[in-house]
Amino acid sequence: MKADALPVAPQSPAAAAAPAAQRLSDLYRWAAGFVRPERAALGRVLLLSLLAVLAGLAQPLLTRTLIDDGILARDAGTVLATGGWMVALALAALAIGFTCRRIHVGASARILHGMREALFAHVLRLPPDYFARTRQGDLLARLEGDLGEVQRFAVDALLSAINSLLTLVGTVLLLALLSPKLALLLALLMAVNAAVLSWVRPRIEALSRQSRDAGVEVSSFLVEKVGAVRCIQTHVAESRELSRLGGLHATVRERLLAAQLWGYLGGAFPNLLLSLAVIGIFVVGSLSMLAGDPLTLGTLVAFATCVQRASAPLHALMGLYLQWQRVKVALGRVDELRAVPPPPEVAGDLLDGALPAGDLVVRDLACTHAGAPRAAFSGLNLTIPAGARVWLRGPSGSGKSTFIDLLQRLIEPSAGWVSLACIDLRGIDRAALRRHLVVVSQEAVLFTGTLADNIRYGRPDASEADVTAVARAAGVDDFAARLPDGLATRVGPRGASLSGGERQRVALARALLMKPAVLVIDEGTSSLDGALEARALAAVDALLPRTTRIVVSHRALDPAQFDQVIDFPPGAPA
Ligand SMILES: Nc1ncnc2c1ncn2[C@@H]1O[C@H](COP(=O)(O)OP(=O)(O)OP(=O)(O)O)[C@@H](O)[C@H]1O
Repeated sequence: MKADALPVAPQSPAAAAAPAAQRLSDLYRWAAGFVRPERAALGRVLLLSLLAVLAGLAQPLLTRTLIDDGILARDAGTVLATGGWMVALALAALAIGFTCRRIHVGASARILHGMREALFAHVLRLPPDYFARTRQGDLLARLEGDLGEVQRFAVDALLSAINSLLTLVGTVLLLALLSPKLALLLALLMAVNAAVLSWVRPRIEALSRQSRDAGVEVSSFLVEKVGAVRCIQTHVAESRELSRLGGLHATVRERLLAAQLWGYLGGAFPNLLLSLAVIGIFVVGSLSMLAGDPLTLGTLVAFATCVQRASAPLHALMGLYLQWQRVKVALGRVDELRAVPPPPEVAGDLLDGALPAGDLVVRDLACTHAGAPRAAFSGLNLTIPAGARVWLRGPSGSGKSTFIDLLQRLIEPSAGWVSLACIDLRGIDRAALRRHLVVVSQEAVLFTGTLADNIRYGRPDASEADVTAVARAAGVDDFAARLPDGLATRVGPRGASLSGGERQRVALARALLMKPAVLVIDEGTSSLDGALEARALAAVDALLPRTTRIVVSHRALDPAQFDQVIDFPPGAPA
């Protein structure tokens, strides 16, 4: 019914229009809204991290005491006491780390889940046009990987940055205290390190972005093809699809390998420098000691320990820069999704309750799909009296489904208006409208669950008796009786265990349960045989005699069954 999927969505006009810096700061504010409620938990994590840093910093000092005042002074008491303190501190650090992790994981997951729920709520409001031009795999990647990346940076990385900074500042102070001369030597090596990394990093960033894009291509491919296995089999396209996947994988491997190798070099160089620094410290320190410097062996060992301890936070801080580059890509992708505008909200006159019965009037209606070169239709005028039985027919692509999407306000017209019982549809709350104007489409969408669950999808509170009545009217009981658990039988994902006609009958029963003021059957009984279809339509009349019924069908139905036959768009030959 819909146009084939167009190429991947470019950035939405709204997203493209706003200056990048402004959009980024909006996005921060949005993300901060989810972090704020977790302030107390994050504060506790920070405090515990500080304690862990202090416990860590005390270790080199205790090492110095152990060597200088214990081992070299041959004082067993000091050795035992210092060793005891070192063990106690290590245990304390373990307990602190455990508590910290417990608080952190909870807060971090709540933030991610909050962001994803908000984004999913946004996706649920988007018009069909958006889904017609967006690949499902791409959308999933934004909701999964990209959002995860943003959350990890917003929470985990920032906490690790604070932690690393505290450790680093503490260690540097300690190093300067232990030996200013050795600290200077270390600073020189660090400067070399920074220069090399600033050359390597941009290459790693570009490669990781390309590697992420290649990964998204693979997931988009899999989502599309896994949903179309049957079509692939019947077109004997297995080997073609496999070789396409092979091609995509080859690109992923190539980019991943390049990103990993450069990443390895970026990580290995600081390690090499660290080893050189430790060797340098011992060599320079020992030479100084031999030349009469009052440097003690304990101080030298403590200094080397400090340097080794400083390497982890230093790595973490450098990694943070790399992560920031990846996050910028992810932020952009999340932002593009957030910037897709949902249809404008109009405060409805009718928030709920029954819609009064009345005529459906269409005046000068026109609609152009987003990105489409021409209008699906224009200048549409119709009047369908309340309770009328109407057959809407017309050539393929003439805009019948577009018209029905407009009736449900899934999309908005570019000109004209539609009214129901003298109320402009734009004045009716969307949820209320969709409870009273129900559509059964050709493609019956079923979810994992029982047949009864699927029938109840629009009215979860419906009674057993109501469900049974609509199941009978729509002909569901015909096949449900043959199933082991009747209406309590579970259907597989998307109702795949049922035939097309069976799925359509479940969808019809679901619509009947809504007791709508207007029922549109858009090729919704096309998979039923003629006798079953006629029986189902007669049952609809019997069950909902006052409901306006619009049947959209290409079939040669009997016009005598209808009060009105509309050739769509009005004026075109029947
Ligand atoms: N999301 C979309 N984006 C752009 N163009 C679209 C979109 N959906 C439909 N169209 C175009 O709008 C026109 C009307 O399509 P529509 O699906 O409403 O026709 P239809 O009468 O229901 O066709 P059929 O009888 O084949 O189901 C077609 O030219 C179609 O290509």
